Amino acid sequence: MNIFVINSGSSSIKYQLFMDGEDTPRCQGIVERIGLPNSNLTHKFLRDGKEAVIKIERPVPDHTTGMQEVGKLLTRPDIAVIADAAEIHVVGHRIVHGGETLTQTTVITPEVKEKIKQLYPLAPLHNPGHYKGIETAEKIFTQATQVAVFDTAFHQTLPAKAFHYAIPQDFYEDYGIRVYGFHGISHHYVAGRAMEFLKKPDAKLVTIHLGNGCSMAAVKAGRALDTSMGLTPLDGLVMGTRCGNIDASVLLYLMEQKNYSAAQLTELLNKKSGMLGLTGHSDMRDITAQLQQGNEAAKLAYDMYCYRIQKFIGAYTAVMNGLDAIVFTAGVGENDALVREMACTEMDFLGIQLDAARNALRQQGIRDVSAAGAKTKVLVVPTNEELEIAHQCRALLKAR
Ligand SMILES: Nc1ncnc2c1ncn2[C@@H]1O[C@H](COP(=O)(O)OP(=O)(O)O)[C@@H](O)[C@H]1O
Ligand SMILES: CC(=O)OP(=O)(O)O
Ligand SMILES: [Mg+2]
Repeated sequence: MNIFVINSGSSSIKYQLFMDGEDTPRCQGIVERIGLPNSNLTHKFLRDGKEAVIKIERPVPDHTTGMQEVGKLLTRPDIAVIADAAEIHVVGHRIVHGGETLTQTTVITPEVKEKIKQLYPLAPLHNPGHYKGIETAEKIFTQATQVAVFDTAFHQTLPAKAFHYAIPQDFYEDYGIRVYGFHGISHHYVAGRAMEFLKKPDAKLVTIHLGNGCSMAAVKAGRALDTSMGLTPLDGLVMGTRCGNIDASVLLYLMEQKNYSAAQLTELLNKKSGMLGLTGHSDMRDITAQLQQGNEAAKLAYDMYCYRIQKFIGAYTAVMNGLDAIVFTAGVGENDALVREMACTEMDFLGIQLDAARNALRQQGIRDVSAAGAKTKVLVVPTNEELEIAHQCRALLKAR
């Protein structure tokens, strides 16, 4: 079974092609900085048994353009890994919001597509891109089975006390207003790798996914007990363009006193806030450059970003009544040593202590960056949402 996996995030599209039950992709790539200056596409593939890389730098204003570029590359005759799109049997799509009804990996039918569309208001930066990704993939891979794997699925184990909001229950029953949680594919994958690494199947973990969107989860013995995003991927941590935790009164104030509409608030909190609102930049690499020049706004933004992570580590340790390891992952979590350092500063009361040299080292693969003898491990675990999606596609289609 040859599986092509598409993972569209809010700022990127990642993809991998897995042939015949293999876990090493035959080709993979990323379209980065979608909608920003210097957007680019990096495509890696095997040529004569060796890894070759193609880098294309051109404006990618939106996810549809990005998907079209990926489609062209896949079947480009000079580098094609497959001779014909018909060689792809399955296309696995990461879908951020599955709502109350799409809670498990599923074959995409017209009804599933309709539900993904109905959830646009609850994942405005993601579900529209996913829908376009499905439509584009249906046109390119006409014979393939399209499968949806949901970010929300892993968080279905949250207990009622964690997933309800303290508002009248009618709002849950009538409108499905509850905590769903996101990045579940990634939290699931990295928690699994961390448990293997620690050789501890009952480990108490705090998984920290820091990409353009950021979220944390309390994961005990492989099950999610709590998570920082809520009804939508807006709540919790400070993110690239999203505010995270905010007093709901801020919205009411802006509506009542400043005449803000729902559309203006959606735009403000999802697209103009977070690191972008604080510094003028959403990509952490740009903010790091500002920080190195002594920029005060960048310093405050870094402080706020890391302080919020620390608060959730404390909260989730309480939720689990203990902590074996914290796990950093995704674009920022895997690459930004300063974020890890700041998030672990003065956390020794929880047994968290970094080894500065190990933390600064750039390395591929899973690694332990905690100080020798520290009670709590600090792990960097590269996420691989695409492989997790491929595994889930295989499990679903084998079972049919
Ligand atoms: N080498 C790096 N150093 C610091 N930050 C990085 C690095 N590489 C990527 N990032 C950051 O990771 C973020 C994107 O992460 P990613 O997980 O790809 O996001 P998403 O899937 O949400 O689109 C960006 O803010 C980017 O700046
Ligand atoms: C859910 C979410 O925010 O995803 P991403 O970080 O990929 O944008
Ligand atoms: Mg992502």
